Amino acid sequence: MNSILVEKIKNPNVSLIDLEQLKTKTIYIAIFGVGNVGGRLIDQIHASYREILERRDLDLKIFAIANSSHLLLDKEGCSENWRDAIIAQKVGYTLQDVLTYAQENEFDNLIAIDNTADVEFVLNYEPLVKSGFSLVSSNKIGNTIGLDFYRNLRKTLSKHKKEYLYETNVGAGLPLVDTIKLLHLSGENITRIKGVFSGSLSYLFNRFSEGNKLFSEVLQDAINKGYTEPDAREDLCGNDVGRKLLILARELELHNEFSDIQIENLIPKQLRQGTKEDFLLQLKDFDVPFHLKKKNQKKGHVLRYIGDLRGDLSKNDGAILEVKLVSVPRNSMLGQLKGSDSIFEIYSESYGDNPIVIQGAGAGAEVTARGVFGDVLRLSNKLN
Ligand SMILES: NC(=O)C1=CN([C@@H]2O[C@H](COP(=O)(O)OP(=O)(O)OC[C@H]3O[C@@H](n4cnc5c(N)ncnc54)[C@H](O)[C@@H]3O)[C@@H](O)[C@H]2O)C=CC1
Ligand SMILES: N[C@@H](CC=O)C(=O)O
Repeated sequence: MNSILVEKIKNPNVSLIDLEQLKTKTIYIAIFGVGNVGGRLIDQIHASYREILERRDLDLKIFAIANSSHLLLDKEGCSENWRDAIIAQKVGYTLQDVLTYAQENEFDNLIAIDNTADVEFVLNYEPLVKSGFSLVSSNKIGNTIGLDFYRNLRKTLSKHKKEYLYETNVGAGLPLVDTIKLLHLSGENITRIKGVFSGSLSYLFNRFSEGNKLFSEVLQDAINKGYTEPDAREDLCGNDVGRKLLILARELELHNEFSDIQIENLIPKQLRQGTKEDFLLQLKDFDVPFHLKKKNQKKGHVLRYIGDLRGDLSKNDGAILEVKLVSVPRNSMLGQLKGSDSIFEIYSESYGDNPIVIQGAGAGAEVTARGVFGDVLRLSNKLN
């Protein structure tokens, strides 16, 4: 028998309409950062809203949308014209405006999503959790600043019975973090994780290795496609791959800090300082050094930028974390990559010399937003 009818029999005085509403769980969502990923996420939630409401009884209300300067609030859920609505708001807001709005409207089932790349924004995580929010983040900073922050946040989450999901931190929409977490929790001894961790640098080296395009042309293309970080130097200097390595290391309960990672920086020295805008005007400086790197390889080899986590991973401080450019045979596992695919080879005791391999699009707004959406749904299912 239909669950609404069962309820009606139990509570004959309650109307069917009220019962239908009782069955529906409303999730109140605040989204911070509405660039490539955040913007696409809002569009995806709007596109699936009806279906999720009807098939899952989940009412996903985006009550707050914020970029670095504007905040849009709507207790009924921001509508599809949010892009116009947000720029019509006055400039300047604080996190407290969002917290107060949620409190005054007595929202529960709260989720805050960090789709910024902001170092400062992660300082809002603790106050958000203390105010009743669970967290979803595509931003990797919260998991890669000091171990103290990492541990304290988890203590606060546990104390307030909240969760923090960040599947898109490594491999965008690919199921990487969850897989590593589950393998580790279930006692599988992971011995090495190696691969092409960056979607943008995968695209860059796959295209550059095969065609006759200049490095700067392919780089510009990767930036235009939204594969890179807001400042592409974060990818090119190796920080982004380094962060992904560290996130995986910490999932394995290793006690590493960012400073432990050996990173090969790909940016010519003269381009490392200065503004992002200046940098974008000087991309041609990459062309000669990378032409030489390409030319000086063995025949049939291609360039790949890899992350490698290895060592004695059974010891908290036994890991070697390395990010570097390598030249590999075109027909090898790493050499065969196409498009913006990332590849992760996970070696473990039970799987021996044949690693578990996870491969697929490792960057891009569409797949990343889909991964964030997945985290939101996972959390929604757990909320009351
Ligand atoms: N683009 C991709 O393929 C992937 C991106 N990510 C992560 O997703 C995040 C977002 O990336 P994109 O959307 O490409 O960047 P983006 O630059 O297009 O968007 C960032 C947005 O954050 C906003 N913002 C900056 N500081 C803010 C603050 N303090 N409060 C509120 N909003 C603020 C900016 O106004 C902008 O709207 C980054 O952390 C990135 O590492 C993760 C996986 C893949
Ligand atoms: N810039 C990143 C985006 C996803 O994290 C990458 O290139 O992989």
